[in-house]
Amino acid sequence: MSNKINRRAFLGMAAAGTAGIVLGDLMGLANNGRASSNEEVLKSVEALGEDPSTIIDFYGANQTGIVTPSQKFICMASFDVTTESVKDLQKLLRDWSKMSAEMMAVKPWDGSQKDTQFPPADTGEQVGLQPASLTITIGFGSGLFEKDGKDRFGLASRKPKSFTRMPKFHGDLIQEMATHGDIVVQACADDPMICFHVIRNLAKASRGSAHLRWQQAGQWGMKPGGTQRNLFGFKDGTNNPDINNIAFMNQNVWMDGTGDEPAWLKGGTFMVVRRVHMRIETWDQVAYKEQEIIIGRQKPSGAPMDGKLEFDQPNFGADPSGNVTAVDSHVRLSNPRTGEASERERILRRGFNFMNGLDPVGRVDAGLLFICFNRSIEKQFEPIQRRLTNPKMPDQMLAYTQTTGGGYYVVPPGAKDANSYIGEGLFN
Ligand SMILES: C=CC1=C(C)c2cc3[nH]c(cc4nc(cc5[nH]c(cc1n2)c(C)c5CCC(=O)O)C(CCC(=O)O)=C4C)c(C)c3C=C
Ligand SMILES: [Fe+2]
Repeated sequence: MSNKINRRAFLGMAAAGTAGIVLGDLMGLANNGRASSNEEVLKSVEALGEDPSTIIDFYGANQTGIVTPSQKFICMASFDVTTESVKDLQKLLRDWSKMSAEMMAVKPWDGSQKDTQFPPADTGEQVGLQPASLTITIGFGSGLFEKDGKDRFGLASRKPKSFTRMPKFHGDLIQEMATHGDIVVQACADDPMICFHVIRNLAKASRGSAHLRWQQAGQWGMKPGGTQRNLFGFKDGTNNPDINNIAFMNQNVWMDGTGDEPAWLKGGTFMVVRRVHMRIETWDQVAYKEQEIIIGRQKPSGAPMDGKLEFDQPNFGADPSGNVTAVDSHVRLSNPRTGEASERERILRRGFNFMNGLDPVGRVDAGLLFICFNRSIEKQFEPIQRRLTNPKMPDQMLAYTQTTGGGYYVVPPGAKDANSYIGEGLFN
């Protein structure tokens, strides 16, 4: 990807004698003892399967963390804006954009500060760590445009027409304080400390203008390649659209700012977050065969029920009664494969497993932080979600899951350079 600089590219640039700002930062990494030798870096790259020195550029037409290959860790947080001043809101977004660009570039810093009469400028837990492909994605909830019928910041006319708060779907047990929020921040990296550091520092900088409403960390295993597994033990992401298929991303993910799409959202998208609790104690008592029927895929390979290999495509048309793949299995309901109609609906999933310890009555509090990006929530996510939660024939998996939080967010385009910021188009 063009906004990605990794060690191999860095070594190439160094050989060619081209020292840009990112290159300077990478040399800083080496100077600060983060990478004592190339061999050491390459060894850790091999162990993790990822290059820990990878820096992703914050600036560009689209925000990062959407079509970026998924990192291993996430920390997601949602904020309520507490200020009533539009100037404060603009300052917050400007400050957060500048900080995000700097955190993603991991400006070399040794943790020292000249004026010790003030709290540390940066909390410091990232000192000595690698950039780990950090991406930061910022989105807005509908409450930023209008809350309780009030046009708080004069932005109501900027709200995309169909954009609402996430409704309650059949089976949801929504915890208000784990749902919605005016601004969401998604920090993803191959190091969990790097993700937490982002949210902590943005929260610190938001004092007086916004406060944290909810926060959720998540992760995948350290598998070097291939499809990851969710906490039901199934491969998750197999039939995701290809992020390198630009034409498809332009059709299903990115807005072009025409028609019903406001011009300020050209290069933006919508993000849906569902914090889905998984009843894993109950699931773990379900027979192996039954688990495959519920999901509609084979457990070891991830292949469809009528296929052999993971990426074989199922043929539901040849199985109208669902003898091979149950008609109420998760995959058959989420994509009934009705040709062009289901192609137009396809969403880009980018979720993570989460493990929060035990709930107050001793059950494992774990699940999937389901995240998806789509150009239209109304025409893509919602029809899929409604099929999965249709009370007349719900997804069989619904008996083992319960959504407790999340939200709908609109993700503005990227900031083009250091003079612009995320969400700037809202105020023009
Ligand atoms: C409304 C959207 C979806 C929610 C919510 C959701 C939750 C959820 N999914 C799994 C596990 C799997 N999902 C798989 C495929 C899949 N899921 C959705 C949508 C939602 N899932 C879609 C659109 C698809 C792709 C269907 C297709 O095109 O074939 C799979 C199969 C492998 C894969 O393709 O990823 C699994 C497994 C869990 C555990 C979960 C909530 C806890
Ligand atoms: Fe799914």
